[in-house]
Amino acid sequence: MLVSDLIKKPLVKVPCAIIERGGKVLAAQRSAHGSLPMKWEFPGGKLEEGESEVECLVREIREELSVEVVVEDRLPVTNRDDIGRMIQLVPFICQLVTDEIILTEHEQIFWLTPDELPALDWAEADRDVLQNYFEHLAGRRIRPIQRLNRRKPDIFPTSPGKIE
Ligand SMILES: Nc1nc2c([nH]c(=O)n2[C@H]2C[C@H](O)[C@@H](COP(=O)(O)OP(=O)(O)OP(=O)(O)O)O2)c(=O)[nH]1
Repeated sequence: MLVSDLIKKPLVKVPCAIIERGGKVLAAQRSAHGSLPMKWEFPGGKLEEGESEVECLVREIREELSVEVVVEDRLPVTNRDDIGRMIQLVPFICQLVTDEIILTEHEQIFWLTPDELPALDWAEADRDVLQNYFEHLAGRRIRPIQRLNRRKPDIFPTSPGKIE
């Protein structure tokens, strides 16, 4: 066991938003100042005391982008070992409720198709978020096929014995 495994670092939860619009996704570039300068991320921020993850996300998006979002699916969390803390990203797929984005913290935003997303220089923990998002999208495409499959018993004989 490594010494680092024995030292329990505080866990910092960071809800973040995968905002979808018309088949595109919002990617945000962090500012040149502060941590992870100019890296790309999903907007969001640290959970404050007494807040739920969703409340935090809605607040952060309001503060950073000046828009309202509704939260849909929650994707698996990803962890980043940072100096003195563990950053845990909690990604949520969101839709915009209001339109006009005004940036208060980020350098710039891009609306990109899922295929275009990997080309950006993402913060390290976001690579896993992207992977989980792609798996989620693949699941969305498979679901209609699964629904079709469930209708098979209507077409074929109900008793397995009759098939032979
Ligand atoms: N919002 C957001 N933060 C991310 C992502 N990926 C990632 O590693 N982070 C890190 C950057 C920050 O260290 C932390 C989020 O904190 P924050 O949004 O309050 O940013 P901050 O610059 O004030 O944080 P700090 O590192 O200076 O404490 O999580 C992401 O996709 N979205």
